[in-house]
Amino acid sequence: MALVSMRQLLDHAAEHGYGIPAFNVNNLEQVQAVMAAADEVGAPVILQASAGARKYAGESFIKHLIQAAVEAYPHIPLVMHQDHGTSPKVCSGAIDLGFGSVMMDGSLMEDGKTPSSFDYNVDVTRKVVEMAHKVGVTVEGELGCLGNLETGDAGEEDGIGAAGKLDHSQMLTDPEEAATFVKATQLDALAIAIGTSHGAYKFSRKPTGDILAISRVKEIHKRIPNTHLVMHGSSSVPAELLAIINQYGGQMKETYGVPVEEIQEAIKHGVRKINIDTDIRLAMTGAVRKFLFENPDKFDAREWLKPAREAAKQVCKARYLEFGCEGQAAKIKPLTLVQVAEAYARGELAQVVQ
Ligand SMILES: O=C(CO)COP(=O)(O)O
Ligand SMILES: O=C[C@H](O)COP(=O)(O)O
Ligand SMILES: [Zn+2]
Ligand SMILES: [Zn+2]
Repeated sequence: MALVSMRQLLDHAAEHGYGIPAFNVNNLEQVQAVMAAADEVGAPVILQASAGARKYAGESFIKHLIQAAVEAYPHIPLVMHQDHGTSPKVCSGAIDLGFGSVMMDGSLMEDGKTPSSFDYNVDVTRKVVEMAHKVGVTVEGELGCLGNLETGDAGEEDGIGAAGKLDHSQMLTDPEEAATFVKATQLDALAIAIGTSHGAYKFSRKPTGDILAISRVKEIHKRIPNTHLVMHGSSSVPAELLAIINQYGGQMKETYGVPVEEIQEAIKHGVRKINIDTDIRLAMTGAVRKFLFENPDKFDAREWLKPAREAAKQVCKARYLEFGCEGQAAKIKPLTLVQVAEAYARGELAQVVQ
């Protein structure tokens, strides 16, 4: 099975009422972990690479790691998605590299820090949609800035996100604006701001509705019922992973992520893609710390990468099961990107705005 269209996977998830975790990958072990987990439960796969990942591994390595995954698991429908593109140029570069899906994050200016205007966002996103849909590539956009509703701090932790303080209205996607945005851009998937942020330090307490606005998801979904909603910053930051890190010499402060049950609720209301990076980082770091602490004489990198890969796999497998992906891979009959491009051209994949 070749790389498939993200639109096709998300349409399938919508039709069958489940959500797909999109895991950030940077290296061999992370790709292997996601694929092994998906294989065990029969899940479709979204692998995503940030600009940071492309820089870390190098574009050729990212491209060929993902192609290796396709070759090793020919029965799993797989999407290669570019996370947080900061300009149409970055998106066209990713399309040239073979990505089947791109995110044009026009909620921020090209510096990835300064909140942009609505009109700027519409303009860059529409440009990317025009270029991507011609070749069957899916487009995710973003409206609203990720950030912490408790403090008003913008989400700058991962190098992507606004810097400084934001007001409440910038940090919650407005349903009315979402409808206008979708109508004007005709994108496939929309990342929304509802109080999540990137990285490990999302909430200082278990989040309730005042700091994680799942109710917004429902309001937005009502207006744009067939646009797939995307939740960024959706690691759950499990306490047991923090405990392992701290038990073996780490110094992570108390923190809370997005509870899995809140994501499950959001999936009932149109969230189809759930971005997860931090949980994999935590799992791998804990496993490496533990292994090296318990085996101070070992120095073969494979020996400590193995438990790290296994720990990442367990996180991925749990999310596939929790989000309802089990057994879905086999039900998907993949279309080529050319077929998807034809469907866009015929207007069959146009967005409905209520
Ligand atoms: O949104 C993300 C990548 O785009 C990752 O979010 P986390 O930091 O919560 O894993
Ligand atoms: O968008 C945020 C992801 O967690 C990627 O992080 P990164 O930019 O450090 O690769
Ligand atoms: Zn953004
Ligand atoms: Zn993100």
